[in-house]
Amino acid sequence: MTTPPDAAERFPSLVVIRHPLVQHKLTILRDRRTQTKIFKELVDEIAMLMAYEATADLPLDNLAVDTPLEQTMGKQVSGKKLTLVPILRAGLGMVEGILRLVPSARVGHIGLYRDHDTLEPVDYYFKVPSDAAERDFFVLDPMLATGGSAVSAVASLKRAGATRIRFLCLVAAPEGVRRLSAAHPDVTIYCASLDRELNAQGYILPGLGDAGDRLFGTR
Ligand SMILES: O=P(O)(O)OC[C@H]1O[C@H](OP(=O)(O)OP(=O)(O)O)[C@H](O)[C@@H]1O
Ligand SMILES: O=c1cc[nH]c(=O)[nH]1
Ligand SMILES: [Mg+2]
Repeated sequence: MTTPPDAAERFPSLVVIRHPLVQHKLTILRDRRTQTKIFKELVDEIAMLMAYEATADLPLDNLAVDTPLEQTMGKQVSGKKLTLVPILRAGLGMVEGILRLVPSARVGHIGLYRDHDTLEPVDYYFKVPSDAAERDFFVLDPMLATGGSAVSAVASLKRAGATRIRFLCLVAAPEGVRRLSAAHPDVTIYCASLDRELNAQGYILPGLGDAGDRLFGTR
C-alpha cells in the first residue's frame, strides 16, 4: 500500500492503493467498451483487493486453537463484526467482493442520490446495526465526486453513534477528497485513483462515467 507523495502531501487522510492488479483492473473499468457483466466483475474484484489493504491495520486478539496435534496460540480480529455500508445504488457493487474476504461482516445501507441540477445529495434510506458505537464501518461508493454524498453518509453514520469510519471508493476527485476530509478529518479515504477534476456536470475526469448506470445497465 503506497501513496504517491503529491497526494499524500495534499490530502493526509487519503490512501491511494497502487497495487498493480488494482491499477490493471481499473484501466479496463474505465474503458468505455467494457460491458455491464465485466464492469460488475471488475468492481467486485477491485473492492476485494482494496479491502485487503484497508483492513491491514485492524487490531488482533490472541486466541487459543487446538490443531489435530496440539494447542497453539492464533489470532482473531478484535471487537464486533465489521460493518460494510454501501451507498445505494452504485456502492452495492462493492459489497460481495468484500464479503468474500470478511464473510462475517454486517451490511448496513444508506440510500442517497445526487440531484442532477444542484449536485446535492437527496437522502432516502438509512439502516445500520443498532450498536454502531462499537463497530468499525467501511462506507462503500465507487465514486467520490463533489463529496456531497460521502459527507452526508458519514454524518448520518455519526448521528447513529459510529465513531470509527473508513471510506472506500474506486475513483476520487480532488474536490471530493477536499470536502470529505474537511468535514470529517477522522475518516481515512481509500481510493484506487485520485483523478484530475470534475466537469461542469459534476462527473469525474477522466473517471469511468456513471458507475451506477454501468453496473446495473441503466442509462
Ligand atoms: O460526490 P458526489 O458529487 O455526491 O457524487 C457521487 C455520487 O454520485 C453517484 O451516485 P448517483 O447519485 O448517480 O446514484 P446511483 O448510485 O443511484 O447511480 C455515486 O455513486 C456517488 O454516490
Ligand atoms: O463521475 C461520476 C460522478 C458521480 N457519479 C458517477 O457515477 N460518476
Ligand atoms: Mg449514478
